[in-house]
Amino acid sequence: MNDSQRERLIELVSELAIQRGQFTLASGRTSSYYVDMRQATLHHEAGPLIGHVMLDMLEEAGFGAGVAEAVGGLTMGADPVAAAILHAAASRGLNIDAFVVRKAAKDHGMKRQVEGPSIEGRDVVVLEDTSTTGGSPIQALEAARAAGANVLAVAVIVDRATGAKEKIEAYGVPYLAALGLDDLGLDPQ
Ligand SMILES: O=P(O)(O)OC[C@H]1O[C@H](OP(=O)(O)OP(=O)(O)O)[C@H](O)[C@@H]1O
Ligand SMILES: O=C(O)c1cc(=O)[nH]c(=O)[nH]1
Repeated sequence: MNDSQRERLIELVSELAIQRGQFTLASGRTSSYYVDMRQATLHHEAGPLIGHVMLDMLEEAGFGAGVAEAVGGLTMGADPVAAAILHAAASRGLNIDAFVVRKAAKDHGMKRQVEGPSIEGRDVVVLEDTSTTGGSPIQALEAARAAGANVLAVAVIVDRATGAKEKIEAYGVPYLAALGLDDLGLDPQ
């Protein structure tokens, strides 16, 4: 892992994404802060940095290019993360495809739930921008498995330390997070 890139990502996520206030989360829980990760994943500096930090983390965990063949997750939080990793890998001369899991299969055309180059029979990593209960990455993991993929791991940028790790590990895959609440000066909620 390139420590200076990770440190810069912490600065950018703190500056761009952390919002204080009263928020309702995807799970229905409430929280006094929100990690608005799209402010980082779609930012000109933070977006590309996320690709490199996430790719470094996957490589260190043994799921880099040559092992993981594709990365992706539930639209839309995971989408820019997957694209950033694809581009970070390409910039290093490595091949990683991306995929997008729709919240429901399309009812026309190819009627797919998982878009992108086929993941059937391939080793993939499921992504998320941030995770609270793990519900979204689990939905993506189940859809990827239903599409015939072998899910190697779930990897998120920010883990909110509220149970996602345990729930995902119960599916028999490791859970990796590039940043934790300590990095961002937040308490679990
Ligand atoms: O770990 P969880 O409890 O699933 O919560 C985290 C989810 O919440 C956010 O997306 P959101 O549900 O707001 O939807 P969106 O991607 O469609 O904007 C985030 O991108 C994760 O997908
Ligand atoms: O749990 C969520 O819905 C959630 C939390 C958070 O900090 N950021 C986000 O995009 N979603």
